[in-house]
Amino acid sequence: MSSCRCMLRVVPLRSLRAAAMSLSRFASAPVLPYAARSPTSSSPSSSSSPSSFPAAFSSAASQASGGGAVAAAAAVAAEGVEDAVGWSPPSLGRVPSFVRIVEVAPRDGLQALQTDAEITVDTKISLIQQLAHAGLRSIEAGSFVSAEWVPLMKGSDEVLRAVLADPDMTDVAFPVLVPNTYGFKQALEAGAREIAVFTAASESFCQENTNCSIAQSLARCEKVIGLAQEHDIKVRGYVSCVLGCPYEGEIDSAMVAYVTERLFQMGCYEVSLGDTIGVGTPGATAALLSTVLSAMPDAVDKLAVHFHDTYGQALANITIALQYGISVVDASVGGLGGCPYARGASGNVATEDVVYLLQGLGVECGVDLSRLCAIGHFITSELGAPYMSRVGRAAGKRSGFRRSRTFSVAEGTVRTRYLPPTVPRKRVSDEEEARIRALYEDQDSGDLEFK
Ligand SMILES: CC(C)(COP(=O)([O-])OP(=O)([O-])OC[C@H]1O[C@@H](n2cnc3c(N)ncnc32)[C@H](O)[C@@H]1OP(=O)([O-])[O-])[C@@H](O)C(=O)NCCC(=O)NCCSC(=O)C[C@@](C)(O)CC(=O)[O-]
Repeated sequence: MSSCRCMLRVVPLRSLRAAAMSLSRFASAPVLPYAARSPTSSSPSSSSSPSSFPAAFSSAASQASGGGAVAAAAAVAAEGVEDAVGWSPPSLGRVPSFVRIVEVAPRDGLQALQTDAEITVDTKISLIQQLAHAGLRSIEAGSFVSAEWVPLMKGSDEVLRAVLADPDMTDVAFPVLVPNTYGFKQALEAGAREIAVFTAASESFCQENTNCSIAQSLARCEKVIGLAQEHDIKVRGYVSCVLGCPYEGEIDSAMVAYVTERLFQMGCYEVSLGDTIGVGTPGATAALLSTVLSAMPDAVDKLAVHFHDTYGQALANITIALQYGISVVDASVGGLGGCPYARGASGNVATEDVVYLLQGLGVECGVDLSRLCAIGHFITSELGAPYMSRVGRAAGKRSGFRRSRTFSVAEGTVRTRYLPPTVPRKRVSDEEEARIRALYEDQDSGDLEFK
C-alpha cells in the first residue's frame, strides 16, 4: 500500500486556466442576485416603512446614479424612518459613485504564501491576465525587493515584462513595489511605468520590514521618487501599520498623518493606508481618517485604503472609508495575502467581497464579480491555499463548483481544491475506484474523486 500514490485528480495548470477562462457563462448567469439588490430595487410591498416611503424613495433614486442613487434614496428613506421612530438614522456620508480597486494578489497575495505548491512565473502571469480580463485596471504585478528577504517575489522582472508586452492589457496599470534605488533600477530595466514605495507609521515594523528607521525609509523613498520622476514613472505610496503594529501595538494617528503627508510632498500621486495586521475596527478607522483628513483636507481623492482581514473587520472598515469619500480600495482575489514581517496577520480583504459590497451600495467598480469568483477558485486551488472569499464560496456553490479532495498515500497528505463544473468528475473504472476506496476505508472518502 505504501507504494501506491493515488491522486484523485491531477489537473494541469493549462486546463484549470482554460476552465477558469471559460466560466464567462457565469458572468451572465444570475449567480449573485443579492449583490445587485440595492435599496433602489426594494419592493414597495415588502417594505414595512411608512406608506409614503416607497414612492419618495424611488423618485430620489431615479434622480441620481451609482453610489449617489443609494445615498439619495437612503436619505429620503431616513426621513420616513425619523418621522416614524423619532430619531435620525446615520447617513451614508460621501460614498463615491465609482471606486477603483487596486488588485494586490500577485504581490501582497503571494509574497508570504505558505504552500507546498510551486508559484511559477507562468502562474503569476496567468493570474494577472485573468484579473485584467475580469475588469481590474490596477494590478500590482510584483516587487523588486531582496530575494533574500522575500523569496516568493523572485521573477517579478519576468512577470512585469510579460504583462507589459501583452497587447490585451495596454490599459492596465501594473505598479511594482520598490524599496530602494537598487530595486528601482531593476524595475526600470523591466520597463516599469508605475512603482509603489513603502514605509510605515511604526519604527519597529519599519526596522523589521526594511532594516531601517522611518526617517531612513522616507529618505530612501525620496531618492526613489526623484529617480522615478526623471523617468516619468508614476509613484504610489504605502504606509503600513496605520491601525496597529505587531511589535508596538497601538499606533498614533498623528504619525500616520505625518508619514502620509511626507509621501505626498515627495510626489506620490496616491497613498495607501495599510492595516497590515488587520486589527482595525470601524471606530478606529473613522478616528484615523478624521485625523488624516483634518491634516490634509484635500487628500481625500488621493488616499487609498488597504485592509487585512485578520479580525473580520475589513468590509466594515472599508464601508467607513467609503463614507469618508475614499474612492480607492486595495484588495486581493481569494483573500490571499500577508506580510512576511507581520506575524499573525491574515490575508487581505477578498476582492470578491469588496465588489459585492460595492454593488450593494450601488457603487460602480468595473469588475465582473462572477469572473472574479472563478479566478478566486482557480488560484487558491492551484496554489493549495484556503479560499477566503465568502462571496466566492457562496457563488461557487451556486455555479456548481465542487470541493475535491486529493489523497496521497505516499505523502500522507490531503489537498482540498474547488473545481469548476467544466472539469469532469470521474475518469477511472468502477473496479479501480472500488479498489482505491478500499485503501481509504478508514477515512471519510465520501467525496473522493478519481483520475
Ligand atoms: C529593503 C531591503 C532590500 C534592505 O535590505 P538590507 O539587507 O538592509 O539591504 P542592503 O542595502 O544592506 O544590501 C544587502 C544586500 O541586498 C542587496 N539588495 C539591496 N536592495 C535590494 C533590492 N531591492 N533587490 C535585490 N537585492 C537588494 C544588496 O545589493 C546587497 O547585496 P550583497 O552586496 O550582499 O550581494 C530589504 O529589507 C527588503 O527587501 N525588504 C523588503 C521586505 C518586503 O518586501 N516586505 C513586504 C512588503 S511590505 C508590505 O507587504 C506591506 C504593504 C505594502 O502590503 C502594505 C501593508 O499591508 O501594510
